[in-house]
Amino acid sequence: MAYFPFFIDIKNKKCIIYGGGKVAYRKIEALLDFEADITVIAPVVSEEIAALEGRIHINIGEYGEKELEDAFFVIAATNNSAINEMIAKNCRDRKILVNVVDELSKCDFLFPAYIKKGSISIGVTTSGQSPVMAGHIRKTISDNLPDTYEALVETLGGYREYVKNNVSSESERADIMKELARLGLNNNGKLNGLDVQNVISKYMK
Ligand SMILES: C[C@@]1(CC(=O)O)C2=NC(=C\c3[nH]c(c(CCC(=O)O)c3CC(=O)O)Cc3[nH]c(c(CC(=O)O)c3CCC(=O)O)/C=C3\N/C(=C\2)[C@@H](CCC(=O)O)[C@]3(C)CC(=O)O)/[C@H]1CCC(=O)O
Ligand SMILES: NC(=O)c1ccc[n+]([C@@H]2O[C@H](COP(=O)([O-])OP(=O)(O)OC[C@H]3O[C@@H](n4cnc5c(N)ncnc54)[C@H](O)[C@@H]3O)[C@@H](O)[C@H]2O)c1
Repeated sequence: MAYFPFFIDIKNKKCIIYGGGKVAYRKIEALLDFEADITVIAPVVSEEIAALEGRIHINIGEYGEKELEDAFFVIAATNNSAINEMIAKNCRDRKILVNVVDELSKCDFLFPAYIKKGSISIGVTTSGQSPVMAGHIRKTISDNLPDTYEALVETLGGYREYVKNNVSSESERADIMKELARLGLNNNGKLNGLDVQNVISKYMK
C-alpha cells in the first residue's frame, strides 16, 4: 500500500527525538532544513549531534513520558526496540504523530528522500519497501531538475496575489498563471515585467 504525501509546515513546531545516534542525526539534519524546534533526549549523544547544541535542545537522559505532552510529533530513534515500541504506544494514546525508525508498522508518518530548492519541496517514499530506491529516485529527479525552476516559482508566487486581486474570474486567473509559467519556462526561468503586464492586461476588465 502506498502512503499519501502530505506536505506539512513544521517551522518552529516542537519535535522530540528519542535517541542520539546515527539515525537520529540524519533525521535532525532533515528537520533542521525545515526549521523545526528540535529536542533530542538520550543518555548519550554522538559528537555530530552534540555539535548542534544551540540549534537544537539536548537533554541527556532516558525516555520519559512527560516530555511528550506538548510535542507536535515524535521520533523514536533509540537502538532499543522495546523502548521504541513503548514510545509509539504512549504517543498513540495521546494522539501525537510518531515515527519509529526500526518498525514501519508503528510509523504514523515516514521520512522521505527529499529535495529542497527554495519553495520547491520534493519528497519520495517507497512506503517503507526500499529506502535505498527512495534515495536513488531522489537523485534521478534531482539530476534532471532544471536550476531555473526555483527562481521561476518565486517569481510566479510574487504575481499570484496581484492576479487574485485584479482578475475576478477563477478560470481566467488559472489561464494567466499558466501563460506566465509557459513564458518563464521558455525564457530560462525569467519573466520580464512588460510581458507579465501584457498577459495580465489581456484579461483585466
Ligand atoms: C528515505 C530515508 C530518509 C531518512 O532516513 O531521513 C529513509 N531511510 C533512508 C536510508 C536508509 N534506511 C535504511 C538503510 C539501509 C538499507 C535498507 O535497510 O534497506 C538506508 C540506506 C542507507 O543507509 O544509505 C535502513 C532502515 N530504514 C528503515 C528501517 C526499519 C524498517 O524497515 O522497519 C531500517 C533498518 C532495516 C534493518 O534493520 O536492516 C525504515 C525507514 N526508513 C525510511 C526513510 C522510512 C521509509 C522510506 C521509504 O522507503 O519510503 C522508514 C520506514 C521510517 C523512517 O525512518 O522514516 C533515507 C534515505 C535518504 C536519501 O537517500 O535521501
Ligand atoms: N529508519 C532508518 O532510516 C534506519 C536506518 C538504519 C537503522 N535504523 C534503526 O535505527 C535504530 C537506531 O540506529 P542508530 O544507528 O542510530 O543507533 P545508535 O547506536 O547509533 O544510537 C542509539 C541511540 O539511542 C539512545 N538510547 C538508548 N536507549 C535509550 C532510551 N531509553 N531513551 C533514549 N535514548 C536511548 C542511545 O544513547 C544512542 O544515542 C536501530 O534500531 C536501527 O535498526 C533505522
